Amino acid sequence: MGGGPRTFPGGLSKWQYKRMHEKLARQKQRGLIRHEKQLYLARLRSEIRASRLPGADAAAPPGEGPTSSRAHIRALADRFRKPGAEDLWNEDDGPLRRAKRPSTSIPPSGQQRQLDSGKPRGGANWKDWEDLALEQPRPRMEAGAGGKGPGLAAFNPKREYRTVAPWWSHWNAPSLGFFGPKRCYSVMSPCTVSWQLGVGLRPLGAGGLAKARNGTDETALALFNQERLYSVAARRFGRKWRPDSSDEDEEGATTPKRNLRFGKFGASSEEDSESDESGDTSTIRRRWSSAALRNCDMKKERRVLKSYEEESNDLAGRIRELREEIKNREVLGTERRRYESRGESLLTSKRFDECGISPLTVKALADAGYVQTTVVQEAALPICLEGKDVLIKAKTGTGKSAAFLLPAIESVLNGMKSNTNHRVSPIFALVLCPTRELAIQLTAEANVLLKYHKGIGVQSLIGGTRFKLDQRRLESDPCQILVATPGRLLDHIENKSSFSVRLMGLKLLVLDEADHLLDLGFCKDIEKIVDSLPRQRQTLLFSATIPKEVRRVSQLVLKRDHVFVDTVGLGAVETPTKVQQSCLVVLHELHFHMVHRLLLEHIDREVDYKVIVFCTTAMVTEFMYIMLRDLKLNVREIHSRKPQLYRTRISEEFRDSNRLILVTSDVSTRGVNYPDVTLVIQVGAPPDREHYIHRLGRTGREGKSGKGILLLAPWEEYFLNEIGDLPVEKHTAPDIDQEIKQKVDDSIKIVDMSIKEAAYHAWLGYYNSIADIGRDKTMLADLANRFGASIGLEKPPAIYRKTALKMGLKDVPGIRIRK
Ligand SMILES: Nc1ncnc2c1ncn2[C@@H]1O[C@H](COP(=O)(O)OP(=O)(O)OP(=O)(O)O)[C@@H](O)[C@H]1O
Repeated sequence: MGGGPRTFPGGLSKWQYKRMHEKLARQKQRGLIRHEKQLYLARLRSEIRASRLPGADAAAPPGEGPTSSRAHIRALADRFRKPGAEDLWNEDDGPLRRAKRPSTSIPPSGQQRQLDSGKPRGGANWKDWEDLALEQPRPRMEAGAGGKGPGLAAFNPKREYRTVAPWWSHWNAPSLGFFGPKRCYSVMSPCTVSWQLGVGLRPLGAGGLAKARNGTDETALALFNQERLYSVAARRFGRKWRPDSSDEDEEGATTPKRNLRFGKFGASSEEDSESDESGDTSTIRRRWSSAALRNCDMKKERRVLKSYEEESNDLAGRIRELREEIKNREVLGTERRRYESRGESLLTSKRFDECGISPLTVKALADAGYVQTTVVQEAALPICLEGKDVLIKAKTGTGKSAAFLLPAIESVLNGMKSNTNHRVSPIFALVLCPTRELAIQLTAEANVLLKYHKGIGVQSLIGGTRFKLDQRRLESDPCQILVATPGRLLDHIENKSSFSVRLMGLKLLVLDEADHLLDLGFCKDIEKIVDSLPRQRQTLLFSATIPKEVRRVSQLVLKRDHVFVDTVGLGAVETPTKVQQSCLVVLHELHFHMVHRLLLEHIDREVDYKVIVFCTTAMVTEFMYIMLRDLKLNVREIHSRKPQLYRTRISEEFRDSNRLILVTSDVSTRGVNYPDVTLVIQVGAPPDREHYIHRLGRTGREGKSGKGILLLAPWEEYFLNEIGDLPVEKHTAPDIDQEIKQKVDDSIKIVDMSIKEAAYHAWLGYYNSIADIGRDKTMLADLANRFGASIGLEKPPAIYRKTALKMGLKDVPGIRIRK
C-alpha cells in the first residue's frame, strides 16, 4: 500500500505533509502572478513615460514596435495559463490605453537633458544621474548604431535575451558609460528607444570601455559582438549584474522579482544584503513619478544601490579586468567561427586534459573517443567548474550532455573530499530532464565518464518503474549522481524522508532541456523539487532553445549573478547548419500516403537510412506505426502509451541500428541521441517553434548532415510564420500515384477500430489545444471529422459530455456527445 514512511518531517502525516506542500505551491503561484501584475504596471509606467519623452515615435512599425498593453497582459495570461489572469487588472492601476506619443523626431541632446522635470542634467550630482537613469530608456546596442540607441524600427524583440548587451550598451553609450551595472534597473521600455544624451554627461570621460579600447563608438559596438562575450561581465561584477535586465524592460521589475525570489526559493543572506533600500533615492523617485503619473506610479519599494558610489570608484580597475576577459573570450569566439565557417566539426582545439577536470575522467573520455572539447563544452566548462550558476544555449547535438556531466562528476569529487562523516552518502549532483529516454541515456553517458571512478555511482529515477525497486536500488547501490524525471523524483521526495535527507548534501543541480522543464507542464513540479533542495548549490540550465518566457522563469532557479552562455550567437540560425529543411503542404487526408511515399523515396536513395517520423499524439503515432508496418516497412514505435521496458528496448535498438524507421511522439523530441539519423519527418504542425527545432535536432548531430521534412495541411500553414527565420524551403508536394494510394488505403483499413477512435479523440484534443486552430470550434470539428473519415471512421466517434465541456466543444455542430 503506497510504500513510504508513515510520518514525515515535523511529525506530519503523509497527507498533512502533502497538503502543506500544496499550500506552499499555491502561495508561490499567487506570488508569481502578483509579480506579473507588477511587471505589467511597470510596463505601463514606462510606456507612459516613453510617450512623454520628446522624440518618442508616434507609431511603431507593425510587428517591430512595443507590445501593446493589451497584448502584454494577454501574454501574461498565456504565460500562466490562467484565463482569469486578465482580472489582475483593476481600475486603480491606471489607464489601460496607451498614451499618445508627442513627436517622432529625436530631440537635440541638450533638450533631451532637460527631460520632464525641467531640471538641467549637466552636473555630476549623483542624484541627478540616478534620476536620469530612471527616466531614460536604457540604450540598446545595435551594430552600426553609431553609439546611438536604435530607433523603434530597429527594435527587435528577438534580441532581448542576449548575453550582456543590455548593460554593455551602457558602456558603449556615449553618455551612460559611467552607470554601474547595478543601474540596469532603470526605466527601459521597448517603446522608449530614443536616447541621445550629451557626451558631456560622462563622469568617466573616456567614452566607456568600448571607446577606450577602440577609439570610436562604431568599432566599440562591433567589438561587443554577442558571440564573443559569454557573459564575461557577469562574472566580473558578480551579483551586481542582472541578466534579466535585458528582457525586462520594465523599471519596476526588480523589486517584485526580488520578493518573488525570496517567496519562492528563498534567498541567501548575500541577496538579502543587496536588497536594501535607500530612502533618499526612493523619495526622489516617487516625487518625480507622482508628479508625472499620479497614482499610476506609486510604487513605494525600489531596489536602490547601497554601495553605488563606493563601487564606481573602483570602476577603472574593473574595466581593466573586463578588457582582459574580453580578450580571452575573443579567442574563443574566433575559434568557434572558424570551425563553423568551415562547416567541418564542432570540435575546438581545446583538449579535455586542459580543462582542469580529474585525470580519471579524462582517461574515461579518451576511452570513449572524446579528446577535444566541442564549442559548448569549451565555453561552459570553465564557468561551470568555477561554481557559477549558468544558463547555456547551444544547438542540438553539440555535446551539451558532457558539458554538464563533467562538472557533475567534479562536484561529486569535491563533495566527497569535504563530506567524510556521512552515514549515507549524499546525492551531490542531480540532473533533471523531461523524458525517461533522455534520463536513461544520460545515466549511460555518466557511467561511461565514471569508468575509472570507483565508488561513485549514477542512477536514474524515472516513471514507469516500480517505486519500491527504485528505493531498494537507491539504498543498496552507490548514487552520488542522480538523473531523474521530475514526477518520479517528486514522489520520492514526498514519500521518503531519508531520500530528502540525502538530497540535503546536494552541490549541483542541472536542468537539461531547461526550457521544457521550466514551461508550464513541469514548472510546478520543478518548484517543489527546488524547494526541497539546499539553497547553497550551483545550478546549471541547458537547452537548445530558450524562449523569452523561460528566460524569465529561469531566474527563479538561478542565482542573480548567473552567467548566460549563448553559443548559438546573435542572429544565427538555431538549427544545425548541415540539415536541409523543407516543408510540404498537403491535404491532411493525404498525410499518411505522403509519409509512405517520402519514406520509399528516402529508402531508395539512402542505403543506410535511419528515419524518425514525429506524429502529433501517441495514438496517431500508434495508428501510423500499424499502417506502415502493414506496408512492410522496417518500422518501430515509441510513445507514452507503451510500457517503459518496451520503450527502452526500442530506443536502444534504434540507437544501435540503421535501415530502420522510428515512429514516435514527442517523448523522443528532446535530447535523445540517436546517431546518424538521415531524415526527420514531422507530420502536422508541431506545438511550437521549440518543438520543431528539437525534433529536427535528432538529425544532423555532431555537425553531420541530415534532412528534415515538415508536412503540413493547408490550414496549418500559419506555423510557417513561427519558423520564418529558419532556412525552411517550401516545396511542391510530389503526386501520389493511384497504386500507392490504394495500398495505403488498404493498410488503413486493417487498423483496429478502437485505435482509429482513440486517434480521432487524440487528434481533436491536440488541435483544440493549439490556439491558431482550436479557437474556431466549428472549423475544428469539421477538420477532425475529415481526419476521422480519412482514417476510415464512417462517423465521428462520440466524446464524453464532460470532455466536450472541458474542451469547449459542447453544442458544436459535428461533435457527437456520448449518451
Ligand atoms: N567532445 C566530444 N568529442 C566527440 N564527440 C562528442 C563530444 N561531445 C559530445 N560528443 C558526441 O556528440 C553527440 C551529441 O552529444 P549530446 O547528446 O550531448 O548533444 P546535445 O547537445 O545534448 O543534444 P540535444 O540538444 O539534442 O540534447 C553524442 O553522440 C556525443 O557522443
